[in-house]
Amino acid sequence: MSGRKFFVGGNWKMNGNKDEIKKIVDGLNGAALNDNTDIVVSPPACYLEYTKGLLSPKISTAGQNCYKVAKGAFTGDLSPQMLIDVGADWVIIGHSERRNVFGEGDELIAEKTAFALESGLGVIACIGEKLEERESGKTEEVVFQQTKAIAAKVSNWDKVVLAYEPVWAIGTGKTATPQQAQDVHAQLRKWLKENVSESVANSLRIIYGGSVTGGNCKELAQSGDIDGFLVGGASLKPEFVEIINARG
Ligand SMILES: O=C(CO)COP(=O)(O)O
Repeated sequence: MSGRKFFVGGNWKMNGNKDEIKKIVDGLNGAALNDNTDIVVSPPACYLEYTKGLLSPKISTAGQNCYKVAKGAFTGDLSPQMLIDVGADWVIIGHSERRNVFGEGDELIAEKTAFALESGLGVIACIGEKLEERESGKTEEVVFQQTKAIAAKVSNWDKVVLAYEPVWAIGTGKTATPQQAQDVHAQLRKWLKENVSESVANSLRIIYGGSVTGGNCKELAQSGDIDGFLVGGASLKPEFVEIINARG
């Protein structure tokens, strides 16, 4: 065993309303959840406080994004301080939808990661290659570059979880095979050892995201370098409980 605590995040993306959230949370609160897993759900920001109020204290909440300063004239955005104020412990930064739909680049993602950490949030920092990058043999180059940008701005990794989410696997039903995910996670750990430190390489949780389901989670969870999951679609469904408990 790696000694790293299993971590499962549910990224609800832009889904849900109060009725639906109440049903999801009732299901989670009533389920037998593995104590050896850190569990985080990430509702849309406008429902964070509502969700937090319903959830069992065993489950933390995360924002899906935040900006790199505490306050100011940034219409439509929100700060880590605001997320903390409504009960969030974590924030997802650099999700591929932020990168690809909203045009966020490595530099901004690194700045936002550093500021969220300084502000007291844990950060689920997302990286991952596109299909054409994988097919042209550039997977490692891309994920190393994305991690390097973050590493340049982050000095304390204690509250970071790195989420490897290959873009071609997100919402497509095409999961990376356990071997494909394990290979990238192991390469990332090697990169961290050479470029950050051996202790960060050994202790940092690297989780996998991309079409994780109740059906495929157990096999993925057996790989030595997969320390949990970031789950989209299936986190809105009862099978999320199986994913939380995937390590057994
Ligand atoms: O983007 C994801 C989690 O952040 C993964 O989404 P899916 O699980 O729906 O593929």
